Amino acid sequence: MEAFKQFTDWALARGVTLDGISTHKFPGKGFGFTADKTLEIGEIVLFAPVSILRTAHTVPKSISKRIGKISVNGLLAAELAMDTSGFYAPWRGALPTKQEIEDSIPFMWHPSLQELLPSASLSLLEKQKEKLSSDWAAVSAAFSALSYEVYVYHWFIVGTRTFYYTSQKLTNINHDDCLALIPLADVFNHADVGCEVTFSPSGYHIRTDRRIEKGEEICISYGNHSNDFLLAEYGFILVENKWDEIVLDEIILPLFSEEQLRELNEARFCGKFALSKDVVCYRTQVAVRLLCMPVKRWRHLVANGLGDDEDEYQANVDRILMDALNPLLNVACEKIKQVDALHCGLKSQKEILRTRWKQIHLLLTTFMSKLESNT
Ligand SMILES: C[S@@+](CC[C@H](N)C(=O)[O-])C[C@H]1O[C@@H](n2cnc3c(N)ncnc32)[C@H](O)[C@@H]1O
Repeated sequence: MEAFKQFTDWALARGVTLDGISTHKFPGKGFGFTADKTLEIGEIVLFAPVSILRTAHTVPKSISKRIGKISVNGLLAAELAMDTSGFYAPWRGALPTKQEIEDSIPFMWHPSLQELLPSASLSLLEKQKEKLSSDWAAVSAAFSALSYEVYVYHWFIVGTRTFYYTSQKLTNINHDDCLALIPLADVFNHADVGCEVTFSPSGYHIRTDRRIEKGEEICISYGNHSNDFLLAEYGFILVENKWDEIVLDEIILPLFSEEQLRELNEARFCGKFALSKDVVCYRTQVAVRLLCMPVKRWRHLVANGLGDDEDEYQANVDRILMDALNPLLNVACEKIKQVDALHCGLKSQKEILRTRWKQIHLLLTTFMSKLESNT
């Protein structure tokens, strides 16, 4: 707690302002903010001046020039990992520990646990591996004394704490590289709906999006992310998540012939199929119709769009979905059994996996009972 007080004082002395909120430790979440008084909608609770940001431009040239081509996440991690300046010491002292990162981030989990991740988290994990290994190749070639473990820890510290940032200096930069670290603002935890975060030439303002009672946790939203995404990228899942969905590609794509897959590809309807709360996405509704209607009519449908009303094919589509989703229910039950049978990994890691598969099972049964009641 002392480290957090020092960190907060350090940030306030550098122009960050807090109004009506203070840091607090939450079980299972690390630090976050709570409201010290009742806050009305639209109140600015935190301001962070541009001068406190860490971006690709604030990394000393002695580091960035030596490393060369690297992701911004990778560059910020390299600077943080090698920073001994003392300037950022109070911030570093309040960051989650290496152990906390290793326990929560699936990248660090035992491979037997990783194998039991839902497919959407697994594919994000594969992308992380590629990105990290390319960043590490660039950093280790330039700074051979830096250890891999230290770098990986800082890579995930950066990955779990950056904000979207763009400036006039940043041209030709891809969306994933528009990143800034904002000490103290990075203490906000995530909720599916949270405070509004805006950037202006003076800095970042964080404003309440609703009335918040004294003592309530006050969150921002890291984006409209599903629980599979939050798990892979941030190491947690939400109990209530209005953006939650499961990816259906692995069960929908095998339903099509080679020729139909080509047709889907040409129409840009091949993949990114999802089930959220109790509906399948528009892409799924359209794609599955290719299995029920003549190709010419399907092309017409793609060009003109599917109306809001159910069409003559809906019952067929529902039946196909029902048959395709059924085996996933067994997969979810099987995964829970496999998690329970594991003799490795932490209790908290197994609990998060078990809960996620239960959520997936519930999403499926809710949707399937809706389909059944339609027939
Ligand atoms: C930007 S940091 C937020 C501050 C962090 N809690 C700390 O102690 O420094 C993001 C990390 O906080 C944790 N976190 C954020 N929102 C959470 C939530 N709703 N539930 C559980 N953990 C959460 C996760 O470990 C995530 O990777």
